[in-house]
Amino acid sequence: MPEQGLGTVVAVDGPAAAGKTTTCLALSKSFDLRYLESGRTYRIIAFEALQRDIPVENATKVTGLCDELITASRSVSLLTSDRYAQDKLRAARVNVAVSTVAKIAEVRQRVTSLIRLWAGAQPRCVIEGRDIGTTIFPAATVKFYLTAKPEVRAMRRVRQERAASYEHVLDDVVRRDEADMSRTTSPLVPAEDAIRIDTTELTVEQVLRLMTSACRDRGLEINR
Ligand SMILES: Nc1ncnc2c1ncn2[C@@H]1O[C@H](COP(=O)(O)OP(=O)(O)O)[C@@H](O)[C@H]1O
Ligand SMILES: Nc1ccn([C@@H]2O[C@H](COP(=O)(O)OP(=O)(O)O)[C@@H](O)[C@H]2O)c(=O)n1
Repeated sequence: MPEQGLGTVVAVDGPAAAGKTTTCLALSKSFDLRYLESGRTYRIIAFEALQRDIPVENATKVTGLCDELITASRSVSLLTSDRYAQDKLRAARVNVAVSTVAKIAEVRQRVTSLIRLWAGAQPRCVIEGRDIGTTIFPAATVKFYLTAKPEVRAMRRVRQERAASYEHVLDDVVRRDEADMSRTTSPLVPAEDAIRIDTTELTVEQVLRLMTSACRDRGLEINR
């Protein structure tokens, strides 16, 4: 699907716990942008596969499930459905399954279409994910690639989710990094023209200052 006619799109990609959601929510307020967390949809598909005992490695079955979920959620898009509680989508078993589901090219194709459709209906939006600036919107208005050392990201997630085991969380972060970066379809890599920010040693405020300034440089207006 072409990107023509698209309004402002801010693309924020990067690995787990790099600070995407936190900064996207803040940018969404500052610049009056509609916000989309694309990872949530991959999590919903993985969650439903687990619920129905569908093996997540089975591309045909998972793609069929994906089609079924899209058909069933015609009035409320699978992207924005609030039917799924956050704690269910962020359970350890979903963390394990999600990167396998996200490797399936046919699933990515469908989620990509949903995201493009959604964005086409917004005047301005900020979208976080793994392939927003590379595959979904290569002509996004501004692209960011946030990252940080895995140990720092794992520690942030432990604090955020009050998770008991740092080792467990670090394992999950490293495993998902590896799976997301090495897959054939739309791997997690910075877009060539993305603004890369290593947040390891930066506070949220410092990261936001950099991002805000880049957005203003690209013509986005602060919401007063
Ligand atoms: N630069 C930062 N310094 C310290 N903590 C941060 C920073 N950025 C994000 N966090 C915290 O780390 C956790 C994960 O951030 P989040 O925005 O959910 O990451 P992502 O969306 O990339 O997975 C949150 O609790 C958030 O408050
Ligand atoms: N645009 C996207 C978004 C997420 N994903 C997949 O979905 C998983 C969960 O994404 P998420 O954004 O909810 O994960 P966190 O960064 O919040 O931990 C990722 O590890 C990827 O495997 C993807 O492949 N492409």
